[in-house]
This record gives sequence, C-alpha cells and structure tokens, in this order.
Amino acid sequence: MKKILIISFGEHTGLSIKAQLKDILGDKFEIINLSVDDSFDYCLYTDLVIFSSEEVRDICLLTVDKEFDFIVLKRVIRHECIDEILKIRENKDVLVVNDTEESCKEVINQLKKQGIDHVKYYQYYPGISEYKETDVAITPGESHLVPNGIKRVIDISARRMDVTSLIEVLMKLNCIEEYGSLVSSYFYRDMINISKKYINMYQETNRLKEILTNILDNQKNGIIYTDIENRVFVLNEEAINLLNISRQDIIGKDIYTIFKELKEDIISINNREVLVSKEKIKSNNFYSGNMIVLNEVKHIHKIDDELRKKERSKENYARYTFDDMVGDSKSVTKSIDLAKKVAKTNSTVLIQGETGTGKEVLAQAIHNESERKDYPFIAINFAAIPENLIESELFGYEEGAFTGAKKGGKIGLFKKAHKGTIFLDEIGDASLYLQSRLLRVLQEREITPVGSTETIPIDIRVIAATNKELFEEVKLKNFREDLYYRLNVMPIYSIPLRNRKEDIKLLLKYYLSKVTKNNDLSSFFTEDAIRLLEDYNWPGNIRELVNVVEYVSTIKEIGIKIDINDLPKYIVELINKNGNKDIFEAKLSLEQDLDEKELWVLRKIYKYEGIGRRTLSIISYEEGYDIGEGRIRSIMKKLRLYGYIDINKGLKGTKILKKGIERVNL
Ligand SMILES: Nc1ncnc2c1ncn2[C@@H]1O[C@H](COP(=O)(O)OP(=O)(O)OP(=O)(O)O)[C@@H](O)[C@H]1O
Repeated sequence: MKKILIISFGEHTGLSIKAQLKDILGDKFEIINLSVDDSFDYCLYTDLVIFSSEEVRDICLLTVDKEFDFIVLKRVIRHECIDEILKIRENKDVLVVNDTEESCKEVINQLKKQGIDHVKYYQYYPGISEYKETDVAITPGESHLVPNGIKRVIDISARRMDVTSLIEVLMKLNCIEEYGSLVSSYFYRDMINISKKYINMYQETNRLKEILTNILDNQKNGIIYTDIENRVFVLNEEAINLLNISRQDIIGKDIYTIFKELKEDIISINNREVLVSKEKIKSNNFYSGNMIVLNEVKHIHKIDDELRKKERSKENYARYTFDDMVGDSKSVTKSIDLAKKVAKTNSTVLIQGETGTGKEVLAQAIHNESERKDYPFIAINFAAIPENLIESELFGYEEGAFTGAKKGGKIGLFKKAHKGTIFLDEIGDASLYLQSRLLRVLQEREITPVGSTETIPIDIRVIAATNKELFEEVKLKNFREDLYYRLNVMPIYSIPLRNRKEDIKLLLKYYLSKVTKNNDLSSFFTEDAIRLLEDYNWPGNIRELVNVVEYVSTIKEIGIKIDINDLPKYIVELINKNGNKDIFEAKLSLEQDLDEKELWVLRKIYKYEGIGRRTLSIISYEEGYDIGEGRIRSIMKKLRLYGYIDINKGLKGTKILKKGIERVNL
C-alpha cells in the first residue's frame, strides 16, 4: 500500500487535508499527518510528502538533507465561508486567529490572494505579546483560541486543497487515470453548489424586492428613498402620482432638482397640499440614505377624523339621547322641543337648573342630536376638580411645564373635544382666573397649553351648566359678566321635579322597569305610597327619585307592596311634619336621620370634595371614629339615597349636593 505523509503547522490542518484526500482516494493509500514540530525524519521515505504550505516546506527542508519526493499544497478558503467575511464593513480591523504565527500569516496571505482584502487583518495566536483590539475575528477552525472580548467570530474552517494541488498529488502517485473523473466531479459538485446558492439568493432577492415594492406601493403616503448622495434610488406609486412624474425621469436624479429644500413643512405640489418630511436612514449604525415621506394633508385630516371618532367610544361618549328623557308635562315637552332646535345649531348653550334635574342628560342629548354626534363629548365638573388641576386638565401642558408634569406632556380636555362638544358642568363654581381663561378660549377658539407659547386652534361646541342663579352671581361679582353673555347664547332651563309633578308617576314607572323589569306601579306600591311620592317635593329632583326606586326595590319583599312606612324615613317625616311645605325648614326632623359616624362622613365629603372611601377610612382611624372601608361604602350609599351626595366614578368623584350642604350646616 502506498504511503503519503502530510506535514503542517498544526494538527488540525493536517487532519483536514487527510480527510479531503480520503474523500477522493478512499482507503487505497496509507495517509499519515504530522506537525513541523514532530520528528518526521523516520517517515520521509514515503511515496509522497505533502507540505501544507510553502512556509512549512521551507522550515522542513532547512532541517533535512535527504532527497524525497514532495509537493507543496495550494489551499483555498472554502467558498461557503467567504460570504460572512464579505459582509464585514470596509477597513474594519479584524483579528485572524490561528495556532501559530506562521499559520496566521498563511491565512492572511490566502485571504488577500483570493481578493478578500477590504478589511485590515491582524494576527492573533497563543503567546502573542500584543495584538490589535477589535471585536471581529476570523479563524480557520480554531475558535477556541479566540481571545476574550470578541463579539463576532467567523469560523472559515480549515482551508481546502486547490484542484491543481490535488491533480499534482494524483500525478505524483501515478493514479491520475484512475481518479481523474472523481476529481472533476468532486470540484464540479462544488461549482453546482455555488450556482445553486446564487440561484436561491437571486430568487430570494427577487421575492423580497417584490414584497418591498408591494408594501411601498400600498402605502397611502408617497415614499422616496435616496442614497447618501441624494440620488433617488426607489419611490412608490403614490410618490409618482403626487409628483406627476414618470419613474424613469426621477430614478438616479438628485432629489434637490425636485425639491428646493427638504425640511418638515407643508408645501403645494401640483395644487395639492402635502406635508413633506425627510429622515436619515441608518443601516448597522451607518448613514445609508434618506427617506422622504409625502403625506397629503387631506389624508392627515381623515386619520385625525377617524381617531376622534374612535375616541368617542371610550369615556368621552355621550350615552343619553332625547329618547332617554322621560316626561310628558307641558313644560318638559317645551324644553325638549327647544333643545332639539338648539342641537341643530352650533351655538353655545347654557343649561340652568337645580341639582338632579337632568342638566347633563340634556347636554348629552343635544350633542347626540347634533352634527357632532360622531365626535367626543367631554364633560368636566368645575366643582369636583381641585382648582390647581383644572387649568392643566382643560388646556393640557407641555413636557416639563411644572414639577411633576408627565413626560411627553398631557393633552387637555379642550383638545380632546376637538370637533365634538365640551360640557362645562357647574360653571358657576369656576374661579375668576379660570373664567378669564375660558373667555379667551370662547372668543379666540384656540387654546394655549400650560407652559407653551404655541396656540392650537380648536373646533368645539360648548355647553355649560350650573345650578346657581348665574345672573345673581354676576351681580354679586362672583361671575364675569362678559363670560355670562358669551355662554348664555342659548339659555335652556331644566325644570325641577316639583314643577312637573305629572311626570312623577311616569318616572317611577320608567326607573322601576329599569331596576326590577316591572312597570306596573300599582302592583309594586300601595296607592297611599304613590300618592305620597307624588305629593313629595323632591328637592334632589330626578336623581333623588332614582335613588328612592333603587332603595325600595332592594327592601321589597315578594308579594308585599311597598307602603308609606317602607319609604325612606326622611321622606315620610318631612311629609308628616310639614304637609309638604317648606321642606328645607324641617331641620329638627332631619337631625335624627344620620348617626354620628354618618354625619362625620358627610362633613368630610363637604370639606374634601372628591375624597375616596380609602382616605376617609384612614382619616376616621386617625380621628378616633374607626370606620372600615365597607362601612364607609354603605354610609355613602345612604347619603346618596338621602340626596346628600352624588357618587361618580373618575374625574367627578364624590360630590356633596345642595341638600347635603344644608344638612352639614344645620
Ligand atoms: N328626563 C329624564 N328622564 C329620565 N331620567 C332623567 C332625566 N333627566 C335626568 N335623569 C336622571 O336623573 C339623574 C340626574 O341627572 P343629571 O346628572 O343629568 O342631573 P344634573 O342636573 O346634571 O345634576 P347636577 O347639577 O347635580 O350635576 C341621572 O340618573 C339621570 O339619568
């Protein structure tokens, strides 16, 4: 059996050459591999000695003075490993890692010879005293030698024999006839693989190009991509359409032959208003081109419009319509007819009326009957939000406008209401300072966020409401006269329940069917109870009536009608004592309606409007009342039932009502 000896710097290289030879020659030859550091004299008389490189040959021949047959291999970097190296940025420092200095040099030479010379190579091998600090390394199968700190290692595995070297080996061994065809198919296979790879890449690139073109062409915005020299590289259909230019006429052209300058601005292009913006594109952290976006202003308005319509579906939504307004009485019918007419206009509305008469319901119904119904309905209660917060709630603020301001700023309620309706509830409670701010908004129809100098135009309909006699407040100089007249363009009065007694039965029926699904009053109440409820003056108006219905439906037992004694005690006592006259003067009877703890809670709500159950409970412990959160909840329910407070979620919070204030001040 013929023998072949392979000599290389490292064992790894020798083993790889051996494997390649075996792949072609099979087991017909005995193949030994040794390193230059081994003693190889004893086996030099083989049929052929193969040096893995010229450097190896030179070292070996220096130490040996025998004649023997040898060849020096030419080796090449495997094609499948080249792509990764080609992806490295030009002029990047790259470490070439191998087991010895010579083998490092060999790989570097080889890379350069094969034309891969766009990067700067530096050697690294075990024992090197100093080496270039970088974050990319290339190694021919010696990844374990790569020093720490390298982020990307490209393993090109051991280089393979060049075809000419293989033919030389076969000729020296005298077996070219036998193995020639095998060699050609061995290398041919390689070429087929390369071709396959490039065909796949080509197909993939075409597919990606097609996807990219589809994505770009389906954009509503015009998009133009330029290279770093501002030459147009690609653009989509919408850009072609907006610029009214053919693709061929613009590709490769300097973008500044089309646009004088490219700063974010609205410009007119072929009689269309277009918002132009330019952004630098980075690829692997390097500036690689620019993207110019052309956005037709009418599209922006459309998106804004859609967003605002969506906004409506959240908390900024008006639930009530005129269909929800129960009432047959002449006064109510007249008031609803007027409100329906007002709804069709864009005028500011001022709704005045006692608490609980349905001012907010009316405001929502007007909004839903108006052309603004698909846009937000934003309500803000001037009596429920602390004075220092109202300004930023209404007008929003810029980032960093004050300590504690949210990052990115905040959109004010006026801006949120754009295109819709803003409901300024309890406007009579607005401070004089806020009144002057509001006056400006109503006059100028623009807002200035807190901490900003920029004004934002707004298109809103204003509906204000109050349970104060606003004109009296003007006379007392608590309310600005000019603002009063600005608001009082369309005055509507919300009628107290005691002035529309014929609606009481209707309302009882309506809410009974809502709460119990039963709309037969006579099977629910005794006649006396109904009469008493009709006689009652309802100082808390419809809200109080709703609470009473909720109360009686909770305590009602099956088969037993609600009688006078089942009604809330305070109603019965007031009726007995006063024959339904001068209800608010019946202070004595009221004194017994709340126990000490209940009164304490009412007082705290009066003092700290908007206060929550949890805080109330904590304060109660501090002040020695020891009232748990659960008990506070039931006390609050009772206070609401008695018409002393109104419990709202969100911005409004818990609010003391007129009747509650009177009770506290007894
Ligand atoms: N016409 C109506 N028909 C049926 N229910 C009504 C009607 N008007 C008001 N309500 C009901 O009465 C209650 C109080 O209404 P709303 O909050 O609109 O009164 P308000 O006058 O705004 O009160 P406040 O001045 O205390 O804010 C709500 O539960 C509402 O559903």
